Amino acid sequence: MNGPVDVDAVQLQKLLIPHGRPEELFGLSGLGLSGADSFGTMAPGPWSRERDGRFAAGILGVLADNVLAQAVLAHRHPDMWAVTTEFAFDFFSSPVEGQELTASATALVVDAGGGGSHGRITDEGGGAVADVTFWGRFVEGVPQAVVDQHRAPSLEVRPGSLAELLGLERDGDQMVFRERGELVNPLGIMHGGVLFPTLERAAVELGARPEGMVTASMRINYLRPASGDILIAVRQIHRGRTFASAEATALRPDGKVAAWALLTFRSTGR
Ligand SMILES: CC(C)(COP(=O)(O)OP(=O)(O)OC[C@H]1O[C@@H](n2cnc3c(N)ncnc32)[C@H](O)[C@@H]1OP(=O)(O)O)[C@@H](O)C(=O)NCCC(=O)NCCSC(=O)Cc1ccccc1
Repeated sequence: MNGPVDVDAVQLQKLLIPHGRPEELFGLSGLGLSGADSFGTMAPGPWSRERDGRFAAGILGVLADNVLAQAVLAHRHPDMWAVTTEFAFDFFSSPVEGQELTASATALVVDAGGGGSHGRITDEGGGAVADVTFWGRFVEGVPQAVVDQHRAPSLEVRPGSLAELLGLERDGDQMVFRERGELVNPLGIMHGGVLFPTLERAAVELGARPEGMVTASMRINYLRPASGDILIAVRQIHRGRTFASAEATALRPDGKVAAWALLTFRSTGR
């Protein structure tokens, strides 16, 4: 299939991304398909807030990754699966504490190699929290974890804070994300939706977001599968009075780049 998706012309693949440890940890539920559109919800907890109580925008990564990937996966060849290659997030508002968030997505383009989808995350009142564009690449073979639809057990104890959830450590002027075997996707590589907030967090922890600014947008490219301890380096590109930009690079233990992100911060004041 080339170009815009003609839903009537395709046989939709209904196998869902299984509810693994990342989904459980990030409070996801209700992943599903309605025709070719996908949806899912997230119940943010205290672990989704920064030290000052503000919502940590990057925490939406697992929700968006699953829902937007699912929209593309509905159009896959039955013998193929997909990995995320790019994500573009625009953040509009900070959700109210205790409110459930809903993501919904539609595939826009699918071809033999992969596809792109667009989605929106809304709060309980229907207000836009973020818009997201996703690109994924089809890969050979459906992972056994998908076929089995194995569900990760419910967590007995939820992380009490964002720091506990992500477990980032500072190492000089970089951050380290220590390997946790549980944070993988069905292919057994680090879940792209987990790497996403770690890069945002690293940029914030290393001071790239000026005081008084919010994370306005984030674009990420997943260049190689990530595994092992990941080193995150951050470079400030611009630091203005109302607007700032930074890039964050995730390096694997072999020194190769696993993911690269561009972040924009903006002031909400005058
Ligand atoms: C495969 C491709 C997308 C294509 O890259 P291209 O540039 O066109 O191709 P190229 O061949 O030039 O390879 C470039 C480099 O990549 C390496 N490599 C390639 N294939 C493999 C392989 N099979 N295994 C190992 N390595 C492989 C290859 O050796 C080379 O490295 P080198 O330069 O020799 O050191 C690559 O960018 C990639 O794996 N990105 C990371 C994607 C990712 O991890 N996304 C996040 C997880 S998805 C998720 O969680 C969301 C989700 C949840 C549930 C459900 C669905 C979604």
